[in-house]
Amino acid sequence: MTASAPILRIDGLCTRFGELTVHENLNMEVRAGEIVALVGGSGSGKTTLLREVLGLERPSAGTVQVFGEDVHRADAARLHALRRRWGMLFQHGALFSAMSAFDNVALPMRELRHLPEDLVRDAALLKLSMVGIDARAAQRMPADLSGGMVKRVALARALALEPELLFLDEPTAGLDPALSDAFVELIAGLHREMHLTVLMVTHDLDTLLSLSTRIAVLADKRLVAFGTAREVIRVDHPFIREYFLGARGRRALQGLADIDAPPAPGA
Ligand SMILES: Nc1ncnc2c1ncn2[C@@H]1O[C@H](COP(=O)(O)OP(=O)(O)OP(=O)(O)O)[C@@H](O)[C@H]1O
Repeated sequence: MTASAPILRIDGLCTRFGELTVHENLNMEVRAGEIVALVGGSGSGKTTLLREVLGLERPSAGTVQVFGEDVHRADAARLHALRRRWGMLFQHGALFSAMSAFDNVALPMRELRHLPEDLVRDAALLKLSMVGIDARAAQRMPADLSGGMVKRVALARALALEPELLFLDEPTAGLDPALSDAFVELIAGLHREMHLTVLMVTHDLDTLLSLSTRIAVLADKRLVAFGTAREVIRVDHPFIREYFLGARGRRALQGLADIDAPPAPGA
């Protein structure tokens, strides 16, 4: 793979569930170091796309390449090798409830890296400290942690194997505004420090605008816009008008000084 090759490349992707077509000839590329936010209406196929990228679901047609490897044609050993290079923060069911925070983070290291236990301990505590969880809190069970702490432990677990690529599904869902801002800051800091490439699904406008380097808008079964916030809001599409240029969108966009939103529809 050359240095300029995309980290993630989707070509001609089609997804059908019986009569329902979710994606039709969808194309997308994510380059190294980007934070790409995938947005779209409810049921537009964001989660399904993420599952196809992760190899958890097979598209009806088209290809998904991650690090130059075709996810759906890779054999078990190659898929295993790929999975060591990415981390995933799921929206729900983030932690195993019967394990302490520490053991949740240590699990992928024990399963996929087979490291000596003292190294696992140091590495897991380091990842936890990066997300602001100290050694004492690390011994707690998930039920004894706040919602924000659970998210941070889940993020530490996603980072356990030092991934080059991080997938986030609704990273700030369920967090109050202050915790959500703190979590966005945390991800931005980790992105800088670890040179991560990030693909996230989010509904949250503030998260999207403050974190992403490019925004992919999924509508009409394909990406109707893919670019910076400034580029995306200039695309004339009903979903974009409603999402970015409604009252909430305009408030969020005001936070970004360098963006001049086009006039509101009917203004
Ligand atoms: N395994 C499946 N079998 C049949 N239909 C499915 C399956 N998975 C998803 N769908 C349908 O595909 C469409 C896209 O679903 P998906 O969950 O990917 O949307 P989404 O954009 O993530 O939505 P939301 O924002 O509401 O989570 C929906 O109509 C959903 O009902």
